[in-house]
Amino acid sequence: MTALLTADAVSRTYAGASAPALSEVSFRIGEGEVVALLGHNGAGKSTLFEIVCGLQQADSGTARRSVGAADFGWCPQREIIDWSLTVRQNVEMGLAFRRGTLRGVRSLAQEICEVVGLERFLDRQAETLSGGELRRCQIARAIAGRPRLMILDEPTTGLDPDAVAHVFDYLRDSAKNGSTVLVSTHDTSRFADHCTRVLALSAGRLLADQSVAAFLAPVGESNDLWDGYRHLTRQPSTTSELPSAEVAHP
Ligand SMILES: Nc1ncnc2c1ncn2[C@@H]1O[C@H](COP(=O)(O)OP(=O)(O)OP(=O)(O)O)[C@@H](O)[C@H]1O
Repeated sequence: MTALLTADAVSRTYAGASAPALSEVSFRIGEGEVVALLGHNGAGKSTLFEIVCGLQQADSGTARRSVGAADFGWCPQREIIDWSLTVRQNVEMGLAFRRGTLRGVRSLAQEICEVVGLERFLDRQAETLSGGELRRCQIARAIAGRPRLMILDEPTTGLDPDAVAHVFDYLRDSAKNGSTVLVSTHDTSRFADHCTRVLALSAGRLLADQSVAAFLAPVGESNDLWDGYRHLTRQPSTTSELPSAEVAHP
């Protein structure tokens, strides 16, 4: 497997914090995978994303991306938007590093705005958008043109159910075309059908790295990843104490 994203024993403790935000987190994510990152509020998901995206440094351990800016789309949890620009201009900025002609960029921006339901807002200034429309604009900026690696921190928060379905379908289709996707989401019942693998964080520790089927196996008929997470976090709290789990990519 060609790893696009690798974390080796990544640890991070914020100044003044009584406990680490991340403890020795390791995984490898390969081409074409769609990986869900699950965790309670404060489990360390955004910290992990920021380290793998290069926004902050680990105290120890290493995180590596093997794709450059041209092939990488990132949607942080907090807003990154240029308020004075239109929707179209914001989305085109996300494509600015990518290869291609101006006409190509135009049509990719148009295409993704149709996917996320922003086609009517292409020429609206970002500051006039509603909260959900703004979130769509941010997602569009990260996933336009199906970059080889997409890292999305709670991309669907605040979206209506139709928009969530369109975004998840687009991610799954992108993976079929070879893109790799890492997503944290609280839309855990819908995302089970769209991802291939689950990373579960609790209090900064990686408790599971499993296929979706293995992760959901203990919870019977449920198709909600959160049921699997709830089951897992009721178990002993260190990886070595866990019953032997199917690890998708040891
Ligand atoms: N800049 C910071 N300074 C100090 N502590 C921080 C900082 N950022 C995050 N933390 C703490 O680190 C822990 C992990 O936070 P993080 O934002 O990574 O969690 P999360 O899983 O993304 O949570 P959520 O689901 O609420 O977004 C939390 O206890 C949080 O309070």
